[in-house]
Formats: sequence, C-alpha cells, structure tokens
Amino acid sequence: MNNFIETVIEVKGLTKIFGKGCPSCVEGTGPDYNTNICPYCKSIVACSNISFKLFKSEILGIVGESGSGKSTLLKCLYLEQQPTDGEYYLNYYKEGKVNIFQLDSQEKRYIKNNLLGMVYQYPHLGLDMYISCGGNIAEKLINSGYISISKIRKRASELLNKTEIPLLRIDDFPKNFSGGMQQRVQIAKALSNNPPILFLDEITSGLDVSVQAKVLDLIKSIQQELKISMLIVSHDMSVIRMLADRTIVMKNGKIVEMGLTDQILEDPQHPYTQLLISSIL
Ligand SMILES: Nc1ncnc2c1ncn2[C@@H]1O[C@H](COP(=O)(O)OP(=O)(O)OP(=O)(O)O)[C@@H](O)[C@H]1O
Repeated sequence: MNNFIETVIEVKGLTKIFGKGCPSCVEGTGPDYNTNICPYCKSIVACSNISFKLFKSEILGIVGESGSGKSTLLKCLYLEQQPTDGEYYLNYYKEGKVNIFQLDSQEKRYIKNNLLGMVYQYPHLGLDMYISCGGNIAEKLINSGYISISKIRKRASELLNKTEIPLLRIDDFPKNFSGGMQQRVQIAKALSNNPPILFLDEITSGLDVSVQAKVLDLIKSIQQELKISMLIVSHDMSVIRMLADRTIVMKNGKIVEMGLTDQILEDPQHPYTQLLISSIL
C-alpha cells in the first residue's frame, strides 16, 4: 500500500435518486432493507451516500449484483449524470480543491476531454461504428487539442500497436470487428489523450471467456506500463480478483465493504460479500 499514497479522486456522500425523493430515501433503503426503492416516496436510490478515495496508480474495483448502483456511480464520476447530492474532487483539477459536480458544463467538458477516459460495456457507446478505427481515435485527440493530421495518425498508430490491433485495420470500421477487438479499439480511444484516470464499466461482459482473459491481460499490462489510476466496475468477482488492488462491494446503492482485494477475498466481513466470494471458489 505504500505506493498508493497520493489521492487522485475523493468522493464524499455521493447520492443519486431517480424520482422526486424525500427526506427518508437514504435511511429507508439499502442492504438492511434489501431494496433501493424508498418505501415512502417510491423513488429509486441508485447510489446512497457513497464515499471513497482512488489512489494514484491503483486499480480500484467496484463489485455488486445487477442494480446495485455501480454504473450510476461511474456515470456520475464521468460527468454524464448529475448526482442528487455529493462532492467530487480530482487532484489534477485545481489541486483537488473544487467540487467537480458544481462546475459548469464547459469546465466539465474540459475535464472529460483531458483528465478522464471511459471504456463502456457496450462498444457502440464508446465508438462510432461507422467511422474508421483511426477516425474514432482522431475524434478524441482533436477534442483534447491535437491539430496536426500527421501527429494524430502517428498517435493512433501507437495506440493500435499498444492495444494489439493490426495497423492495417486502421481505416476499417469498428462494426466489422469482433467484440474483443471493438473493446480494444475503445481502450485505445480512451487512452489516446493520456488521461491520468480511466473508468471501465463491465468491459468483458458478453465476450467469450478466452477473449475476456486477453482483454483483462491488456488492461493489466497497460496499467503497469502507464501507471494510470483505474476504477473498474464489474458484477464478476473473478474480474475484480484478477485486476483490483482494492475493492468496494456495493448492494442496493450502498457500500457494504471496502478494503484490499486480497483481504476481502480471504476474510470477507459482510454476508453479501461472503456470498459473492463463494460464487467464485
Ligand atoms: N435513468 C434511470 N432512471 C430510473 N432508474 C434508473 C436509471 N438508471 C438506473 N436506474 C436504476 O438505478 C438502480 C441502479 O442501476 P445501475 O445501472 O447503476 O446498477 P448496476 O449495478 O450498474 O447494474 P447493471 O450492471 O445491471 O447496470 C437500478 O435500480 C436501476 O433500475
């Protein structure tokens, strides 16, 4: 843990409620009640008072069953969704002294284009299937300030090389690629502007087991080489076991357990975590 001393993200009290909400939403939902639906106003409490830190160069896993609030949390952090409440600090932006959720849309766009990368579960969310693989990467590079065509092409080639996509496919459309290859193009695109932080949402769901293993290996080697901080969401404890240094376990919108992945695997404290782990043993 000594390597993980610098905090790159700090999240405090993040809550996202779908519906009109009421003062009892947060207290009336969660794993103790086995629901994320408020019994009083029937709103959905997707994320409930979530607080954690992401450290420099670590992979932090977020695991939980479908509906536990993982994707909503990631969407809030990638600034695609505005939370109902909470604070979000990035040490790469104004030395971590400004609550990112309170910024205007222009500043949020700057942060998305320069500091954050995202790899989605479904490649069509991260890629335009009808522009070339190189064109997809170029789009992101242009958004982050690249203007020289030759530099863009050079950077795109470097990224394809890093993500093990044959260079001769640079002008092909991602719609003609296999699922595993589409995920690798997404990873190349997400890395193109050298973001210090990368979010990954269920990136291996829907891939064959052998392809899953290759994508996970790629993520691991990229992280080791580039030392970027990653937040990886999965419902699959074996994905988290393979990648994450620390793990957050979520259920019904709340954190039930957080700690070193090895510790959580060896000595899970919460019954829900014990259940998740028994599923992979
Ligand atoms: N736009 C929305 N409007 C209403 N409810 C939503 C919306 N998005 C998510 N929810 C609800 O919020 C809760 C958390 O959903 P979320 O997608 O974050 O969970 P998850 O853990 O990522 O699960 P999955 O892996 O199935 O996506 C669920 O009950 C979901 O139905």
